[in-house]
Amino acid sequence: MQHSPGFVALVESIRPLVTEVTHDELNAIASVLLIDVREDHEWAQGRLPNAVHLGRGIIERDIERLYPDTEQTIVLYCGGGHRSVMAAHHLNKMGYSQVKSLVGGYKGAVAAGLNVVTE
Ligand SMILES: O=S(=O)([O-])[S-]
Repeated sequence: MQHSPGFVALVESIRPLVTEVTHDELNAIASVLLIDVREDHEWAQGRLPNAVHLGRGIIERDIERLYPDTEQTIVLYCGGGHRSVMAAHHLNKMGYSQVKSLVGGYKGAVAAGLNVVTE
């Protein structure tokens, strides 16, 4: 999907404030909470192994109740690495100090031939 210029500009203005990790870096993290922030229908079509689903629409509302450890390493991913930057920035502002965004997101994993779960 081609993103609109205003959305891309917004994401790019926030990206420098967020730590990003590659798929290789993600795999090297010993203990990580991997959160898929995409929409329900995207999650249903396929996801990364060991991910949990907490969509962009509810993640700020529900994260403290579900995952209260603000020191836990958390990696967020979306479809292509834009929405997860936004969500990571918000979680940082909520006190989650070890939140990262996955470069390339789910589409990047598929393009790289990495394992995904589709059932
Ligand atoms: O396309 S996106 O998931 O990076 S917003």
